Amino acid sequence: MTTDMRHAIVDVLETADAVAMRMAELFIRTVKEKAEGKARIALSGGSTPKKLFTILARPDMAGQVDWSRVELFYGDERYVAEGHADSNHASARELLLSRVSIPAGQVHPMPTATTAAEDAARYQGTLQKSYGATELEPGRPLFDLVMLGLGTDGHTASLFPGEPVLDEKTAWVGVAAPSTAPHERLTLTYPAIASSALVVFLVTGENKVPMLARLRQGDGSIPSGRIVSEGKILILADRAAAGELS
Ligand SMILES: O=C1O[C@H](COP(=O)(O)O)[C@@H](O)[C@H](O)[C@H]1O
Repeated sequence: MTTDMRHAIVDVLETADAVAMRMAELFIRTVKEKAEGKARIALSGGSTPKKLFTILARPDMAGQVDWSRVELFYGDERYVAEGHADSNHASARELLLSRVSIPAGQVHPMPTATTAAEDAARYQGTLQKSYGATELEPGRPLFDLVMLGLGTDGHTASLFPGEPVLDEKTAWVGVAAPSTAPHERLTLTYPAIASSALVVFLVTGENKVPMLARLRQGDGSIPSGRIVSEGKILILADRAAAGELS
């Protein structure tokens, strides 16, 4: 089974806080329901997941997660020095990772130490080691959960309009150099995201109304509209982002 955006489930919640809470509950459920091994979860970058990180770090929420059974990855990263204010990992570390008892070896930031192309290849190696194979196997998802955001230009992860990485068919991690956003980026590719049991888009704020409408139609002229998953796709939106379509 492959799910495309036209077959995504849409859940409209009243507020951005409610979206973050629902996402936190899904995170907890994903780990609880993982039958064996560790749950591989890709975190989204950008501004939207910050509320989620804050909620998940609360003792009443973090206490529901067996962190020894979680492996965390990233959907994308800005190619900046470790600790940079624009680093997705720095933000996740500050709001979540430094506050929960996840073993350090189970957090996999995208490296930004050599060149973007070399670090993309290194990160693919990290994913392959965790997955236990160098080729993606249909029916055995790389990720139990992939969280994604939605840019006002229709990008998701760092799959920006017009970027060659959109055409990547085999590599799991690629490089993007968007002219419309700061920093070179590393990003999961479409095939890596597709190898997932569940993809969840977090979409909040009224500036996302036009793109959310196109995402829900599976508009292939925007990068997010081309996301597929071998599992399910869920869009969690707040009422402001859902606009008239809610
Ligand atoms: O999936 C993603 O989407 C965002 C856009 O989200 P926003 O919350 O910043 O509007 C993107 O820039 C981010 O890095 C990515 O992981």
